[in-house]
Amino acid sequence: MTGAPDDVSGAHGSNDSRGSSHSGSGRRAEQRALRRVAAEGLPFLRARTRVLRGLLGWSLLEFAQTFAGGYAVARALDDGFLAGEPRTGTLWLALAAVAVVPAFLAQRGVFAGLADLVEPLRDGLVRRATARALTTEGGNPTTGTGAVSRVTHQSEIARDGWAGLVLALRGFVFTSAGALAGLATLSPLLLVVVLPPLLLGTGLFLATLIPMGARQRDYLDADEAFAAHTGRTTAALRDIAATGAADPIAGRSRELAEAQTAAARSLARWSALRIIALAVGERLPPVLLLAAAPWLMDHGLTTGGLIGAFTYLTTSLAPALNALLAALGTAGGRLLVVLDRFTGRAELPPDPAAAPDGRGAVHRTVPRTAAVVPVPRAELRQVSFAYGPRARPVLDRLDLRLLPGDHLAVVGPSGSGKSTLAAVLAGVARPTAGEVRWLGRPAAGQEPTAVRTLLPQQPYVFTGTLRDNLRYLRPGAPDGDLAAAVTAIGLDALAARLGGLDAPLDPRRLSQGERQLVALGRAHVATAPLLVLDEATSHLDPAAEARAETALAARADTLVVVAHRLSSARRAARVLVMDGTRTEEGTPDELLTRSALFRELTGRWAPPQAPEAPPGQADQADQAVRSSR
Ligand SMILES: Nc1ncnc2c1ncn2[C@@H]1O[C@H](COP(=O)(O)OP(=O)(O)OP(=O)(O)O)[C@@H](O)[C@H]1O
Repeated sequence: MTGAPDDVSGAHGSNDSRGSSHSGSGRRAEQRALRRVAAEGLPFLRARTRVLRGLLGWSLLEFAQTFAGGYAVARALDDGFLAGEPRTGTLWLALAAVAVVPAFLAQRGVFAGLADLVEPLRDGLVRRATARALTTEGGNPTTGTGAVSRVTHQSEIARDGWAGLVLALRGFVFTSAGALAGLATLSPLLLVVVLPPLLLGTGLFLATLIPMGARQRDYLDADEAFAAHTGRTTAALRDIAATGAADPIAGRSRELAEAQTAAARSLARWSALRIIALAVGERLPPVLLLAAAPWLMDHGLTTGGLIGAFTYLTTSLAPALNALLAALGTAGGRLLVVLDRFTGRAELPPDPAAAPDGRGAVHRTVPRTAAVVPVPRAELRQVSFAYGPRARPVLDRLDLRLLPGDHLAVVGPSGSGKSTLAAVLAGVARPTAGEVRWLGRPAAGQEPTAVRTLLPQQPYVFTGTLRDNLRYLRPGAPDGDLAAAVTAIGLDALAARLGGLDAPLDPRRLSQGERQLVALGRAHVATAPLLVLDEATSHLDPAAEARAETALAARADTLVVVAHRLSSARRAARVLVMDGTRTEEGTPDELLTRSALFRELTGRWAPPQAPEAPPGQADQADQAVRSSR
């Protein structure tokens, strides 16, 4: 299988837009995140019981003030103004006013205690994330500091979200406790009227939290995928027109736009449910109180008690509930996402905003330490693939994990499915069953070109300049990176022959090997974390191939090579041998002992080593090797 041009294959890759299964996995992800954050959060709180006790003490003053507010109003009416005793009424109201003073002091105490609860969280997150960023991005101080500043920013979000949540939760618990105690004191029957809608509204709201968090994730993913696709398409309009790829690209754009619309609609539906929950919890109790007033008064509730109950509902319970639900809905959601990143993932995903040209933290990760569990760059989970409903499967329940720093060679006889595997891994072909994941998330819905570069055997080289061609996957690439690619890949001779980077380049005047070199140079300039070479060096001589592969292995974060020669497999740390739908994986040495097919391929490959040839002559050398297969 040969591939379409990189960008085109990425653009019309058959990643499906989000459907219900994606939402389901979003919900599960949200539940997992919640469990993970709870598992780490509880020990944090347990270690701070003294601070929590302090907050509790201050909060009791707020309880007292809330209680006094409604109760004093009731007494002021019943024992004072309605009983013809205005002095008594005034005294009760004065008492309610005085109760505000300790509550004011309590606020000061709460804020002081809050700092002891919030700052250690932030410090801990920064420490953890900084250590992690420096460990996983060792050897690259630039991206290391980028990651550090990124996590510092996210830890600030966590701190603010956590502080908002503690304040709102604490306020709600003590205010509602004060109000409910007051209502019970005025008449226990008031609880019969007020509690059901209050509990129903709160429960309904809590039930929306996880699904709504999942929808928010879906929406953000869809939004990012669409924005990334639009950015890349806009930058490549000329080439899209030149290659006649407008239709598939427009189709992909439509698909992404529809996915975004569907995600927005789903989010809006859940928001509507949330508004209903708020209305039930906040607005229904006073309405029910009014409706039940005659019955309550028949059962002994006084006029003052009724007004006092209204005071509780409107000045205490409703604002506290509103503040809690607002904090849970906004700060809580953000906090969960950020804490999930800190607790659940070894690395934050590459941040396209880390540099204007999209050069995120995607360089090769040098050492992996035992303490860090890196996020797989790509993963196949039980993936099957067939070219048609009745066709024989090419891949059958294949599992494969590619971690940062991995270099995997894929070998096998012709027709064994190597190119199919490359296409599925790169998101160009959709699996018939199973799941492809990139950077720890389902590949479906992610923008393929942001995650991987796929170089097919027949490269796409267009009329223009060498500079244009090298910058094709990263339009803003600085000259220094182009020069580094030219030297590393071995494009110097071609650049000199053409007359420099800005001299006109006519693809028809390049040999197959030279076209492959240009594409390899382009892959060196690109910064997607996963690089897949599908016989992309087949027209190079062994020396040129070794040079290009070594350069790309050092440059790419994770490299997969559909191997053309034994030397490619020998250079890789791991080899996947494909034999029909059967596969074997291991180091080259392990496979020499374990796999008969690998030994056979090795024997077939080994004898003829073509003489080294400059790129211009690479095709002849290549043919010598190919004819031997
Ligand atoms: N577009 C297609 N439609 C139908 N069948 C296909 C298609 N592309 C490949 N196949 C079949 O799928 C199987 C695997 O093909 P694939 O190209 O992945 O193998 P390969 O190992 O890369 O082969 P080679 O080394 O010759 O490139 C083969 O039987 C092939 O005939």
